[in-house]
Amino acid sequence: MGTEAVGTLAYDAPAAKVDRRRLIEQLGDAVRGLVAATCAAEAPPEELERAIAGTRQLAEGLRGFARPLGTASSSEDPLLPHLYPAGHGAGNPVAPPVHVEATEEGVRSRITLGRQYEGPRGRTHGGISALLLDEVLAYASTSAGRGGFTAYLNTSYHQAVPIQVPLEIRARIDAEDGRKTTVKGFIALESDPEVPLVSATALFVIPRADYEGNQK
Ligand SMILES: CCCCC/C=C\C/C=C\C/C=C\C/C=C\CCCC(=O)SCCNC(=O)CCNC(=O)[C@H](O)C(C)(C)COP(=O)(O)OP(=O)(O)OC[C@H]1O[C@@H](n2cnc3c(N)ncnc32)[C@H](O)[C@@H]1OP(=O)(O)O
Repeated sequence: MGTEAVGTLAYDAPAAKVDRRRLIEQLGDAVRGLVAATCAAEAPPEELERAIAGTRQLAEGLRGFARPLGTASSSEDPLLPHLYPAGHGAGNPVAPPVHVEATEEGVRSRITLGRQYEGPRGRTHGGISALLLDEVLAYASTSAGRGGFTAYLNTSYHQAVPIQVPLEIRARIDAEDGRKTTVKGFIALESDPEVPLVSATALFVIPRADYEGNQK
């Protein structure tokens, strides 16, 4: 049996699944690195052509093993984070590498964004900031035993969020009302954690038991 930590939760998952998850995370990390390098590369044409051919070949190899859309990955475990969601999946190279920890007031995530998340030069794309906030605010709701789907996410952009600079994202529950949870949070520089660069308020709604999205 192998042990994998999820927040404060330590859980003995079957060793084969832990090993497989580790490989999936390593592949996600490797491809994330490729994506970041791709967005920064001022490479000569022959190097770009080599990268195109090699990448296409790798993609072709993996495509042969694709699971049908809507089916569970064999890496899934009810007590461990899914590896492929676009917001935080460690195995999803498009997902920013979000790791969340519990704090006294709520949750916190420390992250440094790579070149692939750049919008205006040197600044994080606003949609990526919104994705990070959606994710970390959702964790605050989930770790308080509430969860729910994002019904709205209101973001205010106060200052630029820099690329390749350590950031801190914090979130806390603001209000609970039946199936509704209001969560507040913000992105700041790790070196200046009290000054919000982007702040957000989100409403998470736990769907009714007969919600059609639950039938899938
Ligand atoms: C501690 C260890 C834990 C270990 C955990 C392990 C792993 C952790 C895994 C995951 C971590 C967690 C988080 C990260 C994951 C994901 C984050 C991203 C989340 C998303 O990315 S999620 C996708 C985008 N999201 C949608 O895809 C939603 C589409 N939508 C709907 O699915 C429905 O729309 C729904 C369900 C929202 C509501 O549907 P419904 O049928 O329940 O609605 P209903 O009318 O009954 O409203 C009920 C009450 O909400 C109020 N209300 C509703 N909507 C409102 C709005 N927009 N503004 C203001 N108020 C609103 C009403 O006014 C009423 O309020 P009242 O009761 O007071 O009248």
